[in-house]
Amino acid sequence: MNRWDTLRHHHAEVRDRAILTLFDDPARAGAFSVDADGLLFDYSKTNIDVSGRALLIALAEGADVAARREAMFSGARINETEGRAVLHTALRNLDASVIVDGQDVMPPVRETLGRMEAFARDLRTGRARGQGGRITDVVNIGIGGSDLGPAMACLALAPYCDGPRLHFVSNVDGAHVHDVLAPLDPETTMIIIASKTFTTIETMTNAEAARRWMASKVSDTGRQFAAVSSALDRTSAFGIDGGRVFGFEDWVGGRYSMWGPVGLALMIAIGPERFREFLKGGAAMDAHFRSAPFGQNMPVMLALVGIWHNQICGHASRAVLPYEQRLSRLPAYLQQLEMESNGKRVAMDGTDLVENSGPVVWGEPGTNGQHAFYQLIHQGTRVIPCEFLLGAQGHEPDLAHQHRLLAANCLAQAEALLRGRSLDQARAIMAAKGLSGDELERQARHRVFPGDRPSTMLVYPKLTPFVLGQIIALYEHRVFVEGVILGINSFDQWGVELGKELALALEPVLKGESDGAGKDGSTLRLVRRLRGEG
Ligand SMILES: O=P(O)(O)OC[C@H]1O[C@](O)(CO)[C@@H](O)[C@@H]1O
Repeated sequence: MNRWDTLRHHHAEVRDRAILTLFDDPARAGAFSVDADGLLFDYSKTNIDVSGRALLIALAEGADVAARREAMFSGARINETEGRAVLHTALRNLDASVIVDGQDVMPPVRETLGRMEAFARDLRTGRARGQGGRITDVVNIGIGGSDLGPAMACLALAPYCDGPRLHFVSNVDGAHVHDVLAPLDPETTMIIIASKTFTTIETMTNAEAARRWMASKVSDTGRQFAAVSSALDRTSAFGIDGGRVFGFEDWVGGRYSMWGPVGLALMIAIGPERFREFLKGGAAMDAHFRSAPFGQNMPVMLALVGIWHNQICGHASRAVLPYEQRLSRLPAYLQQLEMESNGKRVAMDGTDLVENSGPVVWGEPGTNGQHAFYQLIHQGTRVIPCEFLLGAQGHEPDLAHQHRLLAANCLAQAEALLRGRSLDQARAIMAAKGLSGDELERQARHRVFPGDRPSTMLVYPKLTPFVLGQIIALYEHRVFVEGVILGINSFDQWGVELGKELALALEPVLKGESDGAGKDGSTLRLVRRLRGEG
């Protein structure tokens, strides 16, 4: 039996055992959780037991996670389909040297960070001015990895945002750029165009729209544009002065890029010192990931719990449920991080994937989700493993009672998933309400919660820049470990290409410049309807 089969065999043996019974062992909670620099990852409310964990760890060992991890950190070209190193970790590990092809890549990284800091300081202090005075608003135009990270983090760290107001434009839908720019004054706005390739159609189209908007009121538009990219020839062709261009290398993947120049918007919002705290949080997680034994290694255990639920138990989706309003964009951020990284059907060597690819990741902050989709999580026919995130403290001391209520709800949901409510308990509730006979039975059945539904909980002290850095690096490494175990290259994204190509070909059809020969009947009929022709 190979390791996967052994795990499946083990699962078959334990699948009917209720998770709650595992807590007969009073040491369960402590033994099935991991601590790392103030973070606590509790996976005790899952059906993983000592043998299951040992088998999962053996799976990671057998996949050579440790060697791949070191290959990544040391700059080997582990992104084999694109022939690139994967070194986003270098952006936050500023004290070390990282040698790629015989060259230390760190001096230019530090130099760019220094320039970003100077630029951010100038904007924050008012030294760098727009043509109508101090810059009051900064608009980041980017999409995917050039948007989701900084947008998520600016919201997450709102209590630390004391610079110019930040805005984000991503969608090619003109409504987005229109609605963001409409209330702003071009004379006091700085536009950052963030695009690794500087070719992404959404970003370049929005950048042109922003330039026209700027030109309506400002004579020297170029002065109020900055760019973040690894295609410096294209940024200068767009007319952005090299002094306001912040470059990065192709070894930083788009969805892993918020630690470097793509984080410029965040740095402007929270200030260079707090941005460094964010980097330090990421670096602390890197150090933990590289040194902790697998059983006590948070990213490794997070990944193994994910593998257990998805590939072994067959639960195809996972809910990410932050009990922290300011993490409301975390699920969207993780959707790109996880699904663009591990949503693949072939292994690194081009053969068909033997196991299922990564799960569907979705979610919303609690408690809002409780009043929307938790119904299905509790009583739907499919099991959805839930990943709760909760801070010990909020940022509003005057509203500490609300934070307590928030925490109570989070713990209650995890408990409800674990315990459920039996038919007998439901019957007793109905009897207490005065029901009897068939009506009692019917009503009781609706009030049964099967329980025995797995969840994990990540507890952090408070959502500071450092802690956010830890959390994001934790998720990045989790994706990496899952990818290695599945044999996937987590750092390419060929699956986004076909739609892009077809969209380019369809635009002239919508415009009436091409007849759409070769298109299917449905597409052509929809085109006619959109053109008002039937
Ligand atoms: O930063 P860029 O090059 O504009 O790319 C934006 C996003 O587009 C993608 O390539 C997907 O289309 C993502 O991987 C990337 O984060």
